[in-house]
Amino acid sequence: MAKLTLNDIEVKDKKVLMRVDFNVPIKDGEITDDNRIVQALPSIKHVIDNGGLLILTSHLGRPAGTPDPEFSLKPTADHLATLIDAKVHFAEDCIGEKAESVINAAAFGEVVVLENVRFHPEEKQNDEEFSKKLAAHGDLFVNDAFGSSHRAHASVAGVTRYLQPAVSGYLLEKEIKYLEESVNNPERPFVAILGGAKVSDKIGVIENLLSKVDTIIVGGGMTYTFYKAKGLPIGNSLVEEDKVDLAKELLEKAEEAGVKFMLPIDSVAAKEFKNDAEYKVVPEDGIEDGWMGLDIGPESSIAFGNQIKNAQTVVWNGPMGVFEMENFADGTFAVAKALAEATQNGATTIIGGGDSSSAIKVAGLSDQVSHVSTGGGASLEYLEGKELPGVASLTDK
Ligand SMILES: Nc1ncnc2c1ncn2[C@@H]1O[C@H](COP(=O)(O)OP(=O)(O)O)[C@@H](O)[C@H]1O
Ligand SMILES: O=C(OP(=O)(O)O)[C@H](O)COP(=O)(O)O
Repeated sequence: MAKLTLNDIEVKDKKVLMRVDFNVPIKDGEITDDNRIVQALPSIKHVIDNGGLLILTSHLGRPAGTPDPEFSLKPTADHLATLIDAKVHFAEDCIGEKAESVINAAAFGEVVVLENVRFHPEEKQNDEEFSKKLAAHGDLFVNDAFGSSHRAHASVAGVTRYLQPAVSGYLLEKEIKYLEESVNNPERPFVAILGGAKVSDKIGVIENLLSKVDTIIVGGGMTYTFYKAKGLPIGNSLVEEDKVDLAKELLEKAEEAGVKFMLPIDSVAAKEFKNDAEYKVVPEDGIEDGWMGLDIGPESSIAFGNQIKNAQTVVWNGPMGVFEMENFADGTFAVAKALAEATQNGATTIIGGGDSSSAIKVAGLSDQVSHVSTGGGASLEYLEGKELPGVASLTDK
């Protein structure tokens, strides 16, 4: 990454404003998955251990641009205090007197967590005045919020107009390194696996990856729009009628590009969209009226698994079925296992956030793949070939 990083700057006696992605799931005031906080610890520790005063900003959820206790970052500050050996202060606002008084009372080597930036509508508007107020807190800026780096918001991008140097944190650097190397310089064979509900979310990714990968594997709800494009029966399966022509085009483009495009050769079809619905395994031309495909079938799991195990670079985004329901989770877990095996065989395996990272976690295989991204939307946009505003706005090396 041709951008300055934390290693290029001195933080001693500096007020370091760092954007993190502490947008973690919270239930009844308890954090149910602290992975994003844990992943930011290397950057956090670097600053405090080297004598900087660390000021953290983040969003949490999607509040309506006004203070809302449901979306307070206070639980993340309390949790951070249990993970590091330094005092953690919390400011009830991210700008103004409430923020300044807490920052002024904090010492070098300590941390201040500022309240949710999205309590101000100016955050999402990338407002100049708001960006200036955030920037005024620090002597330099660090972006370690990979999961938010596709957002051209004030605390991610706007702030860099008024606070330089603006450098990347270790998490952001690691995320970009994995994605960059896999997309631009992959060891081959390079296999991309795409699943999830909608073709429309993944079109850009498929188009961009067609010129880079050897094999594209498609599963999940997206499958049936492609089935329809091929004239296969889909019953009541999920379908995006307005994307059928595009699916046809993508299949043609893959053929022209010499990319192997694999769709499931069988499905687990059910009568209803619920776990205890009647279900059966059917071949690709076997989804009858009144039935819907909710998972890839066992033959597909084997075929996809064989491709994945023989790959040297694998990128996976989106589950192969409705993995939240036990009866339709096998395909997703089979793919997760195949990624773990590929990793053992020396492949670089990357999971692009969102539901696929929950699936690999449930499968207990998170530490058996090369990299589980902390950003779903951000990694998808990177894979689409888009520039991430949170990266583009950092100071060039
Ligand atoms: N065959 C299917 N029919 C309906 N929904 C599906 C099917 N396969 C997967 N899904 C659903 O897709 C959702 C995930 O889609 P998406 O948000 O696009 O993935 P991701 O978050 O990994 O990008 C999951 O909730 C899953 O239940
Ligand atoms: O959770 C996030 O994105 P993700 O669910 O796509 O991984 C990020 O914190 C960004 O949140 P946003 O999509 O509300 O801007």
